[in-house]
Amino acid sequence: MASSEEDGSVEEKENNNKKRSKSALATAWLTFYNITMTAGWLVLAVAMLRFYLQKGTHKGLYKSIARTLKFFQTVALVEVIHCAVGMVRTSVIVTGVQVCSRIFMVWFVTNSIKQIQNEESVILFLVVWTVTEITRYSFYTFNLLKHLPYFIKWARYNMFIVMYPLGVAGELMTIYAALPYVRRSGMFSMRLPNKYNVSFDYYIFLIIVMLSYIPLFPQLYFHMLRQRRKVLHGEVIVEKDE
Ligand SMILES: CCCCCCCCCCCCC/C=C/C(=O)SCCNC(=O)CCNC(=O)[C@H](O)C(C)(C)COP(=O)(O)OP(=O)(O)OC[C@H]1O[C@@H](n2cnc3c(N)ncnc32)[C@H](O)[C@@H]1OP(=O)(O)O
Repeated sequence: MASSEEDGSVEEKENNNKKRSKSALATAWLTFYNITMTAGWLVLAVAMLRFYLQKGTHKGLYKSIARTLKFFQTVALVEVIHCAVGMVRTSVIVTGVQVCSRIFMVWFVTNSIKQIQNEESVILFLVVWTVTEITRYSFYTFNLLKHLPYFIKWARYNMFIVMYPLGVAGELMTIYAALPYVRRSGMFSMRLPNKYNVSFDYYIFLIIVMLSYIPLFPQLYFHMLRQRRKVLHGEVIVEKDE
């Protein structure tokens, strides 16, 4: 009897040790990841500011930061994995929609359609994304290090109220500006007849993407409002399974 109790407690201890080292590893990885991403978006902020101060115009700004932007925004796909493996307590769907819509904006809209890269709307979403991400990643970093200054917590859960609609406005205006070029060039489209017997119209697809903001954006926004109530006002929120 005594020995089986001992066995049980040894097993329990081993399990606890495993869990602890797993969570220590996860914390170390997340700390490294968040510091890297904060630095990446800070580099982007400085590059944008320097470009504007030196040239006095936003024309050419996108091109000058495109590589860094593509790199750091694409790396953010890792965040979907973080959720999927349970490393962070966030919905895979919410994170997936957020990250994929950004990657789509960068690679399949702004980067692919050179004629729109100097639009003011591109600068609008770039500035909004940059401010948001510096705040978000530094929030996660300081939170993991258990030294979170209140103003970062406040900024994380208040700035999005204005930043989210502004970012979405910038993205939608950019896609809208791209429509004539996409229609004229027929880019990324497949017309029948072809050997795959498949047709795809990128122009129509972009319109569908724009329309999909109507049901999807409010869900992301309300998710953030719920997080805000939970973190800043300590409300207990019962989330539905997502
Ligand atoms: C094929 C094309 C498809 C296109 C489809 C188009 C439709 C698109 C519709 C909508 C498009 C939106 C476009 C977006 C535009 C912009 O971004 S505009 C700029 C403003 N943006 C924002 O303010 C972004 C706000 N969004 C977010 O912060 C996130 O992306 C989120 C996923 C929506 C919400 O974050 P979430 O993680 O759920 O909330 P938190 O409170 O921050 O975290 C919850 C817990 O998880 C922990 N955590 C999460 N990530 C990390 C991490 N990297 N490191 C450490 N910890 C992390 C966090 O600490 C919390 O933990 P607990 O404290 O234990 O709860």
